[in-house]
Amino acid sequence: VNETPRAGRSGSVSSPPHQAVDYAQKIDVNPPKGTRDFPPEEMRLRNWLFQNFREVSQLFGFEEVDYPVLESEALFIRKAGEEIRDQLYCFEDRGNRRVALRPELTPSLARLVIQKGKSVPLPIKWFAVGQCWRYERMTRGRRREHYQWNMDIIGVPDVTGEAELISSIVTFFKRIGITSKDVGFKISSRKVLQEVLSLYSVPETSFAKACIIIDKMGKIPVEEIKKELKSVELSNEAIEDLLQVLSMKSLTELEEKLGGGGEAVSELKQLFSLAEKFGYSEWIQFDASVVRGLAYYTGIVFEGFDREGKLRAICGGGRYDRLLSTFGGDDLPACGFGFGDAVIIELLKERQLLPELPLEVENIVCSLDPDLKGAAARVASVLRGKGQCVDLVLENKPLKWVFKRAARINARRLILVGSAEWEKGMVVVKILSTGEQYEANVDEVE
Ligand SMILES: Nc1ccc(Br)nc1
Repeated sequence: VNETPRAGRSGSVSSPPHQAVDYAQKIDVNPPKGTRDFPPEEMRLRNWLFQNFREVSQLFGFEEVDYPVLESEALFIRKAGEEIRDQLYCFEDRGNRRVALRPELTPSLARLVIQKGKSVPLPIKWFAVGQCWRYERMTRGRRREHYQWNMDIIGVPDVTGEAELISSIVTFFKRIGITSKDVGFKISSRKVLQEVLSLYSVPETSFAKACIIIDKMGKIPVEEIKKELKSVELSNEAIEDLLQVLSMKSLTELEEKLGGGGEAVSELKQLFSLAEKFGYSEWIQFDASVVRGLAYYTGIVFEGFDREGKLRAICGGGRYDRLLSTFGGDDLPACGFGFGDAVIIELLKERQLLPELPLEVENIVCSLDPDLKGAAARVASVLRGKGQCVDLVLENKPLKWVFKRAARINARRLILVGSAEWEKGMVVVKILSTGEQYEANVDEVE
């Protein structure tokens, strides 16, 4: 018998010359470290989440875009000491090009906006849901990929842009059952830091670095924060003043410190006033300690947080009016946010708000006679032609097996193709929830 012998536990086997097969060792069937598979149940939850991202984005009039997961490394090389840079998933390709798996979507958006130039009218309102990567030592056991929902507005200099973006996130939270009792937004502005540092002779190049250091507040000891701020040329006096301002939780207090004439206070006041008009005031609070960990923010910054304080930031964003010029383009006012697919699922689990998303197939069709497989295929095609979802039993299976599968796929109806009925052009329809059964012409099964 010319049957290919099956390999033993290891190594290759002798096989007929025309079947020179190399039986490799059993591969690791798990996905690469830090990455996830999405089997059907997880994929239904992911699709549900992304569908909500997309529906909210479209509700706000945004257009969907996407970019390559692989970008030139140059897009992400910033020298402000960001974690996102330290964990860049970068390599040299076979053409000796330095490339990277995108760690975020905003630089790609900036690249496309520059590429499109004046061919795209302003304001640009784009959204994307894309996989982003980081290469982190697995000792911390954290994931190396996640999907991020981004919404960005290009060409609007006023804080109405930020107010609109926060409104879209609040709309998303409400759609999935999250309330302002579960989640809030901490809001501040990088201009707060700028106006404090402007009281001291701090080099312009220190600003972004100082923001990245301050973003580590609460994650590393304050003495370490002070040491790192000194390393970017902040005086002890500037540092003490800065830390005192960063502890502020009221705009009134901030105004007493900075005066009411600066942009930081006036923009924040405008944003809180707009929030009142949008109807989401109870979702937001001023918190001067929010700076976010991306170097390119220049104004308002915000982050969504879980009020129980158990989870990491749910989302974050802000204004980045100077990003395009870092890529050689003409600057345009811009604001946007990123919303990851992991923390939100943890929050929904915490709040028992995960949706029930069972597999649901309307019909299961099976032939009672091996000679009627063709007839069963025809019945399936007729139903599918009417937009009916059909699971067609493709092999000769006992009815017990068919009923078991029907239960597993939550089929509402079992369509049986039997010879006696088929001779009359009929099929048997069984409503599985009630057991009710009737004959019907296949063209009349609705
Ligand atoms: N930037 C970034 C990428 C991937 C993951 Br997981 N977290 C953050």
